[in-house]
Amino acid sequence: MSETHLSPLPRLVPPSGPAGPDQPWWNAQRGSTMPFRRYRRTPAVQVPDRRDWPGRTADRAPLWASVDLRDGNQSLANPMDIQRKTMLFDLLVRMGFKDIEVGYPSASEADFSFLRELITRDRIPDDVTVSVFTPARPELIDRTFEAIEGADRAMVHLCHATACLWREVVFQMTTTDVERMAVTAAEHVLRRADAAGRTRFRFEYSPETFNITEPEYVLGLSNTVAALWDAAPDRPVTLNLPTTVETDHPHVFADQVEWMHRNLERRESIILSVHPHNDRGTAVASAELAVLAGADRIEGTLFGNGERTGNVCLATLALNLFSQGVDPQLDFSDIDGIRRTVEAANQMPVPARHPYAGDLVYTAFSGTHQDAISKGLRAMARRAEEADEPESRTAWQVPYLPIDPKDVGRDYEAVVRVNSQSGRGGIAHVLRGSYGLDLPRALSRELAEHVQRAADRDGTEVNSRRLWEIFSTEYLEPADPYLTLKDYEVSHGPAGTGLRALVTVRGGTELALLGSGADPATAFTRALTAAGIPAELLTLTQHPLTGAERPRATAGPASRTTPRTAAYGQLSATGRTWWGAAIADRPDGAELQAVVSAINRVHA
Ligand SMILES: CC(=O)SCCNC(=O)CCNC(=O)[C@H](O)C(C)(C)COP(=O)(O)OP(=O)(O)OC[C@H]1O[C@@H](n2cnc3c(N)ncnc32)[C@H](O)[C@@H]1OP(=O)(O)O
Ligand SMILES: CC(C)C(=O)C(=O)O
Ligand SMILES: [Mg+2]
Repeated sequence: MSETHLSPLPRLVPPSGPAGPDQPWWNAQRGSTMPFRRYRRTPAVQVPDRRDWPGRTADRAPLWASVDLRDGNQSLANPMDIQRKTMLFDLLVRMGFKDIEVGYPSASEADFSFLRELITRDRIPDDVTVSVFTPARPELIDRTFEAIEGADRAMVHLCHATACLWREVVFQMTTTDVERMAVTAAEHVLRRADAAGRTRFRFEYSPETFNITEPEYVLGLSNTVAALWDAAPDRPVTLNLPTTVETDHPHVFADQVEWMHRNLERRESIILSVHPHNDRGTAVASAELAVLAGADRIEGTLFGNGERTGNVCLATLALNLFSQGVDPQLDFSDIDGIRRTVEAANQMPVPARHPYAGDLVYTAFSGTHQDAISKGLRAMARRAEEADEPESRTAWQVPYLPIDPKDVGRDYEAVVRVNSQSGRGGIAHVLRGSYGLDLPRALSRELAEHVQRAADRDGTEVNSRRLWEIFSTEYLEPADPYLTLKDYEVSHGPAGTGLRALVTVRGGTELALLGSGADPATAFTRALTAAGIPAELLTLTQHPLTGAERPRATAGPASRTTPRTAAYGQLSATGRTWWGAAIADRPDGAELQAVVSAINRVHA
C-alpha cells in the first residue's frame, strides 16, 4: 500500500526580533479601553530542569473517568431526574467507561435515590466502579455512606478547596484550619468505610482549585491524606488535580502536574488524575499535556458539559488519540447515537462545530477543500483496490478529514455540501456520489458557473436535489428545446456507422436526417450540418449508470434500477465550444442525446 511520504520538517529559523510594534510589518492597533489592569497573571510553579513532558508522546489511553452525572449534572438548569440519569449511565457503561462518578448523593433526593436504584436493582456491572462525591462535612459524609450502603464496590470522592482565595473568602480559615478540615474529613471517611461491612471501598481526594494553590501546600495536603488512607499499590488512592477554574496556559498546568508526579510520596500507590475545566478554552490541551507530564487518569464529560464553560470533553480527547492510531478504549462508533443520548440527558444541544461530533465537522463547503476531499476519497478507494483490502482497513489519508467519518458512524454524504463557496470539484463529487455521474472536468467547470449563479442568487446551500435540477435544466431537459430527437436507427457496415434520425426543430418542423461517420454521434453531427444546423463533434465520453451508487437521490436517474448510460459531448459551433449531456437507456441513444443537448444550448 502506498503511503504519503512527508518531507522532513524544515529547520526553525530564529525570528529576527520580538513580534511587536517595532516591526515594520506590525499593523498599528489602537489600545483598548478594556480594564485589563484588574487582572493578574497566576504565578506559575517553576520546575527547573525537570520538565520531561515536552519530549513525550501519548501512546496509550489514560484511565477515563466520567463525571457527567455529577459535575455535568450540577451545572444544568434542570438537573437530571432518575430517568435521564439512568439513560446516561447505561450509555457510559455501553461505551466502556469503568470509572463513573454517579452523583453527589448528600446534595439531593434525586442523586440519593438514583444511587439506591443502581445498587438495589443491581445495575452496576462487575467491572464498573461507581464513585460518589462528598464535601469535607461530616454530616454530608454520613449521608453519602447511607447512599452507598450495600454496594459491592464504590469510590468515595472527598473534595474541598485549597487555594488562598477560597481559604480566605469561602472558609475564612488558615492553611492549618484547612488541613485540619481535610484530615478530619478523611478520617471520618475511613471510619465510615471500615464500619460499612461488605463494600470494597476506594478513595479519591481532590484539592479543589489545585491549579491556583501554593504547590508545597497542596503537595503536603495530598501526602497527608494519602498516608491517612494508607495508599498502597493494591489499594491505590486517586489523587485528582482539578483546574476548577482554568487560569493558565496548558503548559503551566503540565509543569504543575509533573512537579506533583515527581514529588508525591507513595507515587506508586497513587492514581494521579486530572480534572480540567475549560474556562480559557484549553481544557483539552491541558489534559493532553497533563498526561504527558505523568497523569494516569482524566475526569471529564461527554462533549464537555459542566460548570461554566464546561469540563474537558472526553470525546475529543479519546478521538484525538484515535486519530493518532492509539486505541481510545471507548466505543465512539455511533457518535450520533451517543450525542443524541447526551443531548436528551443534558437537555442541551452539542454545537455544530464540536470536534468529532458536531453536525458540520466532516463537511466542507469551500471549493478547494471539497476538491481535495473528493480526490482523497478516490485515492483511498484506489489504494484499497490495489492492496485488495476493504477500504475500512486502508490507512486513512484524506486531506481535511482527520478521521474517516465512517469510523464514528457517519457517511460520506454530508462530507461535501455545495453553496456559493464551492467549486467544480465539490459539484462533481456530489453528482458522482448522489447520481453516479462522472462529468468530464471541463463540463463540471462549466456547470460550476451555473451552480455559482444559482447559489449567489438564492444565497443558500445547493443540496443534491437542487444540483440535479440545475444540471438537468441546463443540459438534460431545457425549458424550450431547439431540437428534439424523435427517432433514430443506427447501422454498422464496413464503411462505418450509418444513421437515420428524425428530429423536430423549434416551431414544429420535422427533419429526416441521414448521415455516416466513425460513430453514431459523428454521423449525427454531419447530418445536422448538412441540414443547416452546423456543428462539429470534438469529444464524446460515456459511462454506465448502475444506480447502486446513488443513496438518496430523489430525482433523475436514481429512480431507475435498470442500467442506463450517461454521455457527455463537446461540439464546436458558432465559433466556440458547447457541452452537452444526456442519460438514456442505450449507449448510442445517450450519445445522440448528448449532441442534441449541446445543440440546444447553442440555440438556447
Ligand atoms: C468544584 C465542585 O464542583 S465542588 C461540587 C459542587 N457541587 C455542588 O455544590 C452541588 C450540590 N450541592 C448542594 O446541593 C448543596 O451545596 C449542599 C446540599 C451539598 C449543601 O448545602 P448547604 O448546606 O445549604 O450549603 P451551601 O450550598 O450554601 O454551601 C456553602 C457551605 O459549604 C461550605 N463548603 C463548601 N464547599 C465545601 C467543601 N468542599 N467541604 C466542606 N465545606 C464546604 C462553605 O464553606 C459553606 O459553609 P458556611 O455556610 O459555613 O460558610
Ligand atoms: C470536585 C472537583 C474535582 C471539581 O469538580 C472541580 O474542582 O472542578
Ligand atoms: Mg469540576
